[in-house]
Amino acid sequence: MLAYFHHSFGGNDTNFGLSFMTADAALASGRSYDYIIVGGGTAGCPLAATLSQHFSVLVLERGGSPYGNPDIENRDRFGKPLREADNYTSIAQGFVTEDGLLLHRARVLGGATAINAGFYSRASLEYIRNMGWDEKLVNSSYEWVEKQNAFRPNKLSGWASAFKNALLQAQFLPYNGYTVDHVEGTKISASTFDNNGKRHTAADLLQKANPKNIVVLLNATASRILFNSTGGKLKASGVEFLSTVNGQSYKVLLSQFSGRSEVILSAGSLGSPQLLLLSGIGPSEHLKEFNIPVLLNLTSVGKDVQDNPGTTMRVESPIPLRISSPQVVAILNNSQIYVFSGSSVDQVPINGTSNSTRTRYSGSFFEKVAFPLSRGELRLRTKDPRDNPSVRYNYLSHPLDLQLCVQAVRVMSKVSETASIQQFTFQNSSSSPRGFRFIGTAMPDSDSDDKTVEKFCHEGLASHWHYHGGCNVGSVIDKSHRVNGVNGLRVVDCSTYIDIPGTNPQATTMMLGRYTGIKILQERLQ
Ligand SMILES: Cc1cc2nc3c(=O)[nH]c(=O)nc-3n(C[C@H](O)[C@H](O)[C@H](O)COP(=O)(O)OP(=O)(O)OC[C@H]3O[C@@H](n4cnc5c(N)ncnc54)[C@H](O)[C@@H]3O)c2cc1C
Repeated sequence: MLAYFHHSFGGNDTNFGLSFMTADAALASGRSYDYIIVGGGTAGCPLAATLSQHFSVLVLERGGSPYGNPDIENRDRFGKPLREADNYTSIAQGFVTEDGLLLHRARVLGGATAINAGFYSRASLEYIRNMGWDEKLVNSSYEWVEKQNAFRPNKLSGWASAFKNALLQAQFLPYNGYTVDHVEGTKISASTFDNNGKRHTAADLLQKANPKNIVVLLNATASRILFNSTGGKLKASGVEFLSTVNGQSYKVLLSQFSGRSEVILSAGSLGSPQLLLLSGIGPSEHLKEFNIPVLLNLTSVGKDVQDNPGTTMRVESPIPLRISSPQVVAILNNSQIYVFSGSSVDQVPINGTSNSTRTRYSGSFFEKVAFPLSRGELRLRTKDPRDNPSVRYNYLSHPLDLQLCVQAVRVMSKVSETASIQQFTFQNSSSSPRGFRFIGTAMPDSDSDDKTVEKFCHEGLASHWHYHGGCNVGSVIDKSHRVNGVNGLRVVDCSTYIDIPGTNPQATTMMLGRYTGIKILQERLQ
């Protein structure tokens, strides 16, 4: 049932063409909606834009707008928001896993696409088939995203070009040239940075929304899903949220007209399971620890979270390099290992004093174990929705993950020994193993024994921020992304993945937002 409404928040310069974006909670909360989407991130924005074509949509986003902020929009500032993360207000929110690794999550419209490295690559056909997704709709959904947000690099950076040549010299073949498809071998992929270095976030997909049918409320942190019970089954009826503009709490309700309105969680792999737990859906013993009334004992919420382990080789370059995001990837060992590259420029103190600095150019490779078997758990730490939950990923605890990490490090060693990468060594440098000036832990040689490489995997453990799970398909949600045992509630984001799609998740996560939106429209309009 269509429920059009008209509003105007003023089409001024501050909302960058998104006339429906506001931070005025009072304005947004006095209405009911066909869909309330929690989280205006990678999945939430395309989902909202799609549903708004026929239904009224409210997006609750805890962060602010990405527009007009050079730290977000400019590729050369990549990493700055991560360094400036604080607890409650910054664009990125840091969290330390129980394993001891510092990671980040987004707190801004556009979600992680506003702070990530921009690498854009689709999922494999095998992945799409395993998920039981409609291949034709998957393709058209990718295309919908790519028209707006994916750019073919017109030139590789100096380091990316050397990395690509090194992969070919080391026989990581075939060379597939430029493609967004997931293909074994070496390829150049797309980026969400355009060729002027400007970032395009998932928020740009909101330009395709029906402005008469959508409200995007910023600085609104959902604290609880509201429910009523019909025929003994829970049904989502709205959302309670906290406006971080004025510190007040508000409620927004679903339209009761058709009985088919829904709350959809797209708050990410930390945010969505956290919100289910805060709302009383999760393992009862855990909820009782926090005196949260148990509405549904869904034991799998927060279980089987994962993050892909990896390591990095980072070296100082004797040749000036520019800051570059990943452009090239090697997809190896039947898609079990991926290797990327990136380069950066920073100022470092001379002789340990901060008074004088020098410019340091560095290049890096990083490997990723694609399908780790180690799994962990997400639990509440506090009842404050602004706080991070606690997460443990148990990196490398499964022996096969460690074996794959060893293989991946050996790939990086092989690449580092090619003529193409040897040009980045320093001559006559006694402190530099094999002529490289390593930044961080020195990577082992390709002839190092397994124990040495295993030690490097543990000591040099790094994340690509591809953490996922917590609302896994099959246990927390069904294949249509509906939460098991609840009516009118779905989850659509990285918390639903059992494995990360493709080399990196953002392409498929934006696609999934569009795809699920179309599926919901098809169900309701038929
Ligand atoms: C630093 C970094 C680099 C990365 N590099 C790449 C890369 O190069 N390529 C790639 O493909 N992937 C990359 N990734 C991973 C990828 O960006 C993420 O996996 C993916 O974008 C997550 O999508 P999502 O929709 O699950 O969550 P998000 O995009 O994080 O969206 C969740 C949204 O929900 C909001 N939210 C959370 N809780 C609440 C609440 N209670 N109320 C209201 N709003 C809430 C958040 O503010 C956020 O906007 C990177 C990630 C990071 C952090």
